Amino acid sequence: MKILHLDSNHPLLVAQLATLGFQNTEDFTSPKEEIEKFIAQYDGLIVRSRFPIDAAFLGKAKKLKFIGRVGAGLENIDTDIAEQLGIKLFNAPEGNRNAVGEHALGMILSLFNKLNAANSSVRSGKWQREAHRGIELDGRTVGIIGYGNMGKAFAKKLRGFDVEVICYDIKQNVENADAKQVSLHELFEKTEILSLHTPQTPATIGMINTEFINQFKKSFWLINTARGKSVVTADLVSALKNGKILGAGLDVLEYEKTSFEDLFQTKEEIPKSFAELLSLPNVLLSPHVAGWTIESKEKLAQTIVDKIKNEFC
Ligand SMILES: O=C(O)[C@H](O)COP(=O)(O)O
Repeated sequence: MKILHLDSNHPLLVAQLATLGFQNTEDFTSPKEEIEKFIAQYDGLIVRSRFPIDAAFLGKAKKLKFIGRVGAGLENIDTDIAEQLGIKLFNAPEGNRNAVGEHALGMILSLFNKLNAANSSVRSGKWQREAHRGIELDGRTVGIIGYGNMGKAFAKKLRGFDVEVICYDIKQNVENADAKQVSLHELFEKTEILSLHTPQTPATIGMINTEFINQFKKSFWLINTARGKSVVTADLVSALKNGKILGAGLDVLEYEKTSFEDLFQTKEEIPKSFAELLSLPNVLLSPHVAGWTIESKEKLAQTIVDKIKNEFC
C-alpha cells in the first residue's frame, strides 16, 4: 500500500511503516490543490493539521483506505464523509494525553505561584516578595469539562494534591477513581478551577461565553489546553476584568497559526478583545504546545503505527 505523509512527524513513523511493507511518500510543502491532483494513487494518508481534509479532497482520494491523524483532534477532517466513503480514521490521543495533563497542571501551578511575573521581575533586578505571594491548590475543587483521554490524564496528574476533582461529560458513566462525574449544575456550584478537555465540535464552539461563565457560583480560574474556539474571547476578557474569572492559562486561542501572525502584521485588524487578552497580567499563554513534548512526538507516531498495523497487517 502507498501512504502519503502531509506533515513531518517522528522518524519512527515512516521507518516502521516501511518495515511493515508500506511505500511512503513525504510531501510537507505542496498546497492542497496540488496534492488533490495526485491523491488518487494513495491508499493511506498521514496528517497532522497542515490543511483541512474536506469533502472535496476526500472525493478525489479514490483509493484511500485510511487516514492516520498524528494527534488527538479530528476537526480538520470531514469525518462524516470519510465514514460514508469507508475510509478508516485513526487518531492518537493516547500519544499526547500525558503531555496535555502535565501542561494543564503546570499552568495552574504557574498561575497560582505567579511564576511568569516573578521570573520577569527578578530578571529585571527587582526583589518583590510580597507582590509575588502565591496561593495553594490544596483543598480546592477542580472541575473538568470533557472526561475522555485528555480529561482523565489531567485528573490523574492531580492525585496527591488533596483536591476534589469533579467532571462533566455529555457521555454517561465516564467517571473513574480520579474524578466524580457530576451534573453541569453541580460543576457550576463547586468548581474553583475549570479545565477544558473537549474536542472542537459544533456544540463546543463558543461554549464558554458570558451566560455560561456567570452560572459558576464562585469566581474561578480557567485552564484551556483543548481548543481555542470553545471560548468567546470578548466574554473571557470581560470576566477576567470583572473578577468572575480570576486568571486563565491558555494553550489555545481563538486566533492561531497564520491568522494570528497576520493579525500581528496588520495591527489595526487585531480584534480589541484579543489584543486586551494578550495584555492582561493574570493570563498565561503558550502557543498550542500542550500536547507537543519530545516524548509525545514519539508516542503519537508509535500509536498511529500500531493502529495501522492492527488493522492492515
Ligand atoms: O489535536 C492535537 O493532538 C493537538 O492539538 C496538536 O495537533 P497538531 O500537532 O496538529 O497541531
